[in-house]
Amino acid sequence: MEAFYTIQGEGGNTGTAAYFIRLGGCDVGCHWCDVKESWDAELHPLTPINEIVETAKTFPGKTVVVTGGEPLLYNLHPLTAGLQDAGIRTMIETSGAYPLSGHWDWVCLSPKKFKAPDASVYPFADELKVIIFNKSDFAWAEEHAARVGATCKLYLQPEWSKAGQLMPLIVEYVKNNPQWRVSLQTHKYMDIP
Ligand SMILES: C[S@@+](CC[C@H](N)C(=O)[O-])C[C@H]1O[C@@H](n2cnc3c(N)ncnc32)[C@H](O)[C@@H]1O
Ligand SMILES: Nc1nc2[nH]cc(C(=O)O)c2c(=O)[nH]1
Ligand code: SF4
Ligand SMILES: [Mg+2]
Repeated sequence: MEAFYTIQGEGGNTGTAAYFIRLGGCDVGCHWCDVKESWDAELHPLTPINEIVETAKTFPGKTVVVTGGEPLLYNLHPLTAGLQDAGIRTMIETSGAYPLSGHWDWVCLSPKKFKAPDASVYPFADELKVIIFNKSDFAWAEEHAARVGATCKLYLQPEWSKAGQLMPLIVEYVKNNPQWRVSLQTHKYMDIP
């Protein structure tokens, strides 16, 4: 759908330069999704993998973040093989709604109520990033935290349009449950893509 070299704004790699590749197509249907224009894959022409890899090689930051849309709608093995052959670190942002494909240096799993993660994805998560939209989402976050591996980092991220209201709740929750960390969509404050 689009690709852009920017700063990772969210989660455990916040603040680091990366080339983002946003794949079109998602059937999860989060009502608060901040990139609904990605949902219909047919609106977005395909780009050959070798072109993606060649462009990724031109940036000083040798990290690619594959996002979407829901990237796991596709077999991502050919893309990650091409990127890793070129010495580029591979990271993915996914709802986990479909089994993992490809080889990843970092997996961000962001589970959704609207289409639960496939059970096979949890062990691969390097970070679990739960979007908090209302109070009941803290208990829901714990259900997913119980399913990831022991070294997986745990993040609570406010839904953007409700961040003002939710921040005090998230702050108190993390103070009382310090295994969790706060994640903010810092790129939106920086006014970058
Ligand atoms: C647009 S999604 C694309 C990747 C994948 N479909 C997913 O949901 O993980 C990228 C990240 O943005 C988060 N996100 C989307 N809309 C958001 C919103 N309104 N507020 C906060 N985070 C949001 C998602 O939870 C996910 O972690
Ligand atoms: N800067 C920046 N960081 C991000 N981290 C995850 C994003 C995404 O949409 O997947 C994203 C994004 O769209 N921009
Ligand atoms: S899974 Fe990701 S891309 Fe799909 S609707 Fe939800 S936030 Fe948007
Ligand atoms: Mg985004």
